[in-house]
Amino acid sequence: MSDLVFDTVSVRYGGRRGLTAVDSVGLTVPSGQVVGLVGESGSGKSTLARAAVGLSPISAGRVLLGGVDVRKLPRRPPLQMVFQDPYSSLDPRMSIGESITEAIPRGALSGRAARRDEVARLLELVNLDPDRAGHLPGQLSGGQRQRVALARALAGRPEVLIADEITSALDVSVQGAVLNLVRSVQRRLGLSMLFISHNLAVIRYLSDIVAVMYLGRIVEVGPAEQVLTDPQHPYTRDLLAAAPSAHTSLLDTGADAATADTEPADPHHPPAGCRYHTRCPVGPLVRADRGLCLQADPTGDAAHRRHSAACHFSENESHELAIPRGASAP
Ligand SMILES: Nc1ncnc2c1ncn2[C@@H]1O[C@H](COP(=O)(O)OP(=O)(O)OP(=O)(O)O)[C@@H](O)[C@H]1O
Repeated sequence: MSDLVFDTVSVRYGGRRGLTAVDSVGLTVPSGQVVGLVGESGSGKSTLARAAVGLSPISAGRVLLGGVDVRKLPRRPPLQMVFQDPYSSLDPRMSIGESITEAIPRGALSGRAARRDEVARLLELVNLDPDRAGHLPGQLSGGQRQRVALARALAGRPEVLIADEITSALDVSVQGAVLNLVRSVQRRLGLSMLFISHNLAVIRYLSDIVAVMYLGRIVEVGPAEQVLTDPQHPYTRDLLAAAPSAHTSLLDTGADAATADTEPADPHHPPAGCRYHTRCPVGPLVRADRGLCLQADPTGDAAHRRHSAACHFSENESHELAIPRGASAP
């Protein structure tokens, strides 16, 4: 098992008038751990995840698994991704057994009986009755389909699982069961996982490490409890403040990664200096130094520290001025 490392990865869409959806991101998913990636819609979470599996174009940097560039790995790389929508991720004309069989690497098992046993093992792993192998996706509920999508991903015997909003399209009543399943499978198989969600309660439930993304950058990263109970970046604080139920509820309501009363910045024209300065409540409190926020990019090497925030005034940055606790704009 090996670490998954995003090494200053950038992804650019479109030509001259395009946008940089992921901008020089450094992030490590340590072997066997869950990194929860949170941030509002459009911050680049999916784009970053998709870069790891070759679904979004890496324009600079590298994604490494065990030190090897994932683009140089064999055809079926040991990274597998599960997507948000279990309705479109399965072929409606194929039985779920056929769908899972198709995902078993060629040459891994010879003979029909061995493949059928493997399908049964995978279905049991995701708590589905192996007798369901002959069913079509249309005969299953959304939660069951997402279990099949997970079984398909596990058929590749991955080291790393990437989960992109895997419960947000599901009925609230089954979200908890799917999350429990993912967590127990991750632990049982010792998988590394990059788990994307806009729901802070879900992130808290699953993650060992939390990374917060804003406008294509990781602005804060660290051990989950530290980031969620002692956030250093004003954006993380704003997210947590806007989601008071994040501590209590796993339900997909009220805990979304969106901050109150502010317009997201335009990713086509990211602000100079600190990208959060247009929305940041801290800048006005430290007016004398605000020029720094407007001019200097605090991202630097923040992502490489244990708990770090890309803010000129956070305690884990090298600057001396700390943000007053609970500070907000006057
Ligand atoms: N294929 C694409 N072509 C052009 N722009 C894209 C493409 N995919 C995403 N984008 C843009 O890149 C930015 C990041 O999008 P991305 O989907 O990665 O964000 P996200 O944080 O995952 O958001 P969401 O939670 O809504 O999925 C957005 O501005 C989006 O409009």
